[in-house]
Amino acid sequence: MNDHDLDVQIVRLDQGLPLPAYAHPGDAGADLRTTVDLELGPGERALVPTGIAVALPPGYVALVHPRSGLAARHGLSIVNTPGTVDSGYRGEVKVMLINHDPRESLRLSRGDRIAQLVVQRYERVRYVEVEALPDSVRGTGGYGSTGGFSDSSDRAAQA
Ligand SMILES: O=c1ccn([C@H]2C[C@H](O)[C@@H](COP(=O)(O)OP(=O)(O)OP(=O)(O)O)O2)c(=O)[nH]1
Ligand SMILES: [Mg+2]
Repeated sequence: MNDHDLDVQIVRLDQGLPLPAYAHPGDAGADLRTTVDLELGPGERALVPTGIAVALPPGYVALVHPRSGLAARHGLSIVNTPGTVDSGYRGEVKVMLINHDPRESLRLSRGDRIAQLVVQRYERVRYVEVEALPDSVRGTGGYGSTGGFSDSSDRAAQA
């Protein structure tokens, strides 16, 4: 297996930090680091610089995903998850972190890995307007139409 499938041009706006890197073979996300020290109080959010700018080839997008360990241990996530980095964007990639913990402040230090970047192909579509959509098995059912957890309120909803 190749250790990569695509070359993506990158500029390090902060030469003191390494390039984004995959922690293991087979990982989908390459970790992004904060260039700054910061403290997030309970419920607080901040737009955090990563010190990189990329030029994705046409037809590719980079998605900024949270790291699950930080989410599980500290309630750290991303407000707009997943963030969308367009192929035409040449500015610094930033991460809109949020501390969901109701009590604890979270201190992050320059160089800490705060998020992960997943590069994917996407389809650019043409929206073709029609009078009515074709039938499907699901139809218009959504928003829990198949039920949820097996608690009493859900059983009531299914009845
Ligand atoms: O987590 C993110 C999300 C976005 N961006 C950058 C790259 C992206 O191409 C640009 C615009 O993002 P988006 O389209 O999500 O934001 P918008 O509010 O619609 O801004 P715009 O009007 O500039 O499109 O901001 C990031 O660096 N990190
Ligand atoms: Mg936009």
